[in-house]
Amino acid sequence: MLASLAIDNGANECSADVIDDDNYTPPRDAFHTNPQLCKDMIARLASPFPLEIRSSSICMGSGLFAGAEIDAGREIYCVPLQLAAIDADDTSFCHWCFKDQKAGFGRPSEDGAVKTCTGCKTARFCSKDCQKQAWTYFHKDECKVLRKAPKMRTQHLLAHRVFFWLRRGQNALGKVNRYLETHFNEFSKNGPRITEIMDIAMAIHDETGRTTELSLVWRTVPAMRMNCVRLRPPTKKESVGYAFDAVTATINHSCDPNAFVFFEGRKLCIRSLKKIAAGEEITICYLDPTLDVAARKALLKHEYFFDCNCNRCNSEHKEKLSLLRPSKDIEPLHRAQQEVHAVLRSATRAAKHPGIYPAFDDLPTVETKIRTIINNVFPSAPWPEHLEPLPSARLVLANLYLDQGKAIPALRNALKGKFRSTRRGGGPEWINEMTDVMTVLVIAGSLPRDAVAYEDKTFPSVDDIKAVTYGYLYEGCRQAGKVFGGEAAYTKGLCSMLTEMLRTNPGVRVGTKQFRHEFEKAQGTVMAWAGMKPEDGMVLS
Ligand SMILES: C[S@@+](CC[C@H](N)C(=O)[O-])C[C@H]1O[C@@H](n2cnc3c(N)ncnc32)[C@H](O)[C@@H]1O
Repeated sequence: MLASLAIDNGANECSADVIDDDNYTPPRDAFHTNPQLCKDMIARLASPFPLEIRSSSICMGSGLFAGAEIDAGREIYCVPLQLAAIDADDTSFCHWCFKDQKAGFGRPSEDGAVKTCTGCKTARFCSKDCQKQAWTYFHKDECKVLRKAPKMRTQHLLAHRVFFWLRRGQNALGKVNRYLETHFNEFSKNGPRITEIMDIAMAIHDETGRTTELSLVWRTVPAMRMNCVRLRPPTKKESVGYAFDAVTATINHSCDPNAFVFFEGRKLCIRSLKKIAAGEEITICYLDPTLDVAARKALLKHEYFFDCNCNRCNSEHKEKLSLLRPSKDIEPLHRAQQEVHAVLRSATRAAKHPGIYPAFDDLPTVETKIRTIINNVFPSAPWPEHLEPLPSARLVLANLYLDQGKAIPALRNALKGKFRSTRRGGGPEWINEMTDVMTVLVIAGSLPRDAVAYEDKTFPSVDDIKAVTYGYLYEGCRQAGKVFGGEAAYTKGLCSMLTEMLRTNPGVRVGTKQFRHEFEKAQGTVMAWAGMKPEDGMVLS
């Protein structure tokens, strides 16, 4: 088993190969300066498409290119998740099999809850078997590390793992380490940040018995920060950990990417989001693409040391300026966006971790607070409905209301959050947000006839809510099949929900002209109740 866990990129190489090479401090050589290494890396992928690592068309270093046209919705490659870890603050994923133990929409619960390691009280496993496997391959070493620093950044934990494995004679990074971007010089310009890197490097050096050159550890810590990808399950917009894979580390960022990364069990998959032309560079989004342009730019600069100049950033920035006219001052808008996020963070933390974080305002007060913050930015007109963070705030509020069993404000917020954003079209985030809306719809549709909601004569009928739920689920299944692939557990989960709903309601014929007509009518009623126009809703494909 250890052999299959060992990273393929020169897994059995002698560690001395790495240590003897003293070229571990910046500047590095980019990958494409070593064409043979690039060919070897690509050859291990078994991708159905010809791929190439070349000089990037976006930035100074290397990038990954399609050698032939790739249609939208195709698997570009899948690799075993070897160097990967779940974040300390995630509570539902097993740290060995990477399966989600919590049930959700289209996602049945796995057997049993995750149990926390009694040693470090951080790592979690869904079974004794998973715990044993993890203990053998990494947790025996990492348990001690996590006991001292349970909140350690996941990428730093992975840097520890690289050197624990190296001590055992396994070179997890193979020949690629010296070619990885580190931004060491940029870190060096910032006292606290370089001190953090050095402290981690010193700790790794000590923990691993000082068996490796310290300079190698120094460069590997920021290399893990720059080159690990976010581990995103199909079910969530947020990532739950980080993973390193050598080829994936060559993919550059775009806020409007043509590909995306997700994981399923111990597999990392890259799929196309749109048609990629032969010779075009493959891009992924390094962060949550639903973030506002200012938040994306700030995060990319802070975490990856570059100024994003993509078309999407430029057009969204221009749009903001035009909304603010005649004022040219964008700062109050950015401040308001940050304040709204801060309010939502406090409300969410207080709701999810009662007793740990201080109690926060009730939800109508939170809504009022948000409205007050944003009204100050556009005093003579309402804050544009599609402008972040309003749509995202509404989706967060919908989930918080739902947790309190308040389906009516949850439904209003969910519909406005989902359909007033500019994030139209199918994509992984579109599907996740749609499942949030469907969760609320299912609960609203099962309210008893004497529920308070029905005192409101404009509240949609159960039949309308059901027709809209079927339509959204039908579209969600189609989009999930395109985006994640028909074989993904999430797609299968959504489709079996639809099948089950249709089995219990045999009169419904989704996909027919008649159903389309019923859906449009019902959606119009639901939209009108929520204070939206019929054209705000979804069009069945
Ligand atoms: C994971 S590496 C990607 C591969 C890298 N270009 C290389 O040569 O190894 C991430 C780094 O690539 C660069 N990068 C990625 N996307 C970029 C973009 N859209 N604009 C500018 N630089 C980018 C940044 O230096 C970033 O820290």
